[in-house]
Amino acid sequence: MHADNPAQSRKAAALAAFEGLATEPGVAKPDPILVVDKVVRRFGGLTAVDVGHVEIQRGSITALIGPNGAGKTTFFNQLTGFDTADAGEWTFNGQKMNGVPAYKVARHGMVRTFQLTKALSKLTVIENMRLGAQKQRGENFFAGLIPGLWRGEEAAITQRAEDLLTRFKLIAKKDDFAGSLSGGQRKLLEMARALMVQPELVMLDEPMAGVNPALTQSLLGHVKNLREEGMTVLFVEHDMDMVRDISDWVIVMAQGAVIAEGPPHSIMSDARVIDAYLGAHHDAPLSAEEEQQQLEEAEAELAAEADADGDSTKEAGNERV
Ligand SMILES: Nc1ncnc2c1ncn2[C@@H]1O[C@H](COP(=O)(O)OP(=O)(O)OP(=O)(O)O)[C@@H](O)[C@H]1O
Repeated sequence: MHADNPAQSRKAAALAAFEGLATEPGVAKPDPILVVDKVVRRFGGLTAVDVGHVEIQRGSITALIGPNGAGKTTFFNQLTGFDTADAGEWTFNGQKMNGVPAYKVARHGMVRTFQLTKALSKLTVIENMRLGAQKQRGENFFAGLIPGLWRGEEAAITQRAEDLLTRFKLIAKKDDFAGSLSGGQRKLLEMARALMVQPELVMLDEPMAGVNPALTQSLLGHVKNLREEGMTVLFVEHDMDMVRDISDWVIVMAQGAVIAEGPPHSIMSDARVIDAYLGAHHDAPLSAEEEQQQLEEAEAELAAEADADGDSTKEAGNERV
């Protein structure tokens, strides 16, 4: 261990905390920042989330994985107050958080990234950052854009926003429309915006989705930095390379429930995990024709997305001229 290097010792401390833990769903952690009990969310007849017990270790990077439709995003939404659970309770730093609205959850230090919506794409990068602070404080979303309302805090908020944009290498883009950013830069902005409230627990929803390989390492580095600065990270991700690379612990969901937990190197070979993914993704091997057809469909989707991106950038630009 490198006691003189906080980054090394934080990673080592996170790994040490998991050493010897049973790889069973709901296993108790030595120092949990978040403790979840019996959370249920139903949509009509569908039970999207039914999590018995789960604990998130403080100071660690924990991945939440599972096949499509497993309930990962719905679970995130319950915990952060963006949606209301039908049952269950959870504590953050020992404080009850169920029933607490999203902005108050963020004020307690538990914040999630949310995707750059169409409306936010039409604001500049720095305006998005200011909203990160304003919205989290529970104020009127767009009131944050009226300079007179910020008063004394304006300078501090702007300074923090600019410091974060510098750190995330977005400062040169601060007056650009968020909609003009590349996929990777959007992810950086989402992360930077979440940090406006100086959180203790950062919850990232698919941080690598749509990211160009050129920005992959930079994004991974930023996520690792959050732990190095003493934050706890919980992230949902489909990219297994990222999960292997940066997580200290992995929690697996399937059909709304936590079905396995464990260190990244062993979880991928866990029979329960293989079953969950096989059941969801690979019922039968694809024929050569099916593979070709999937490839063509994917290419068509990419082309359509590229066209739509071009249109929305133009749209955003027109509106401001
Ligand atoms: N608002 C909603 N109304 C009805 N059903 C919903 C709603 N939100 C989610 N669901 C359903 O709940 C289940 C869990 O969805 P969720 O998006 O949480 O899964 P996920 O694990 O995040 O999937 P993915 O990895 O594809 O994003 C799915 O069957 C989904 O169709």
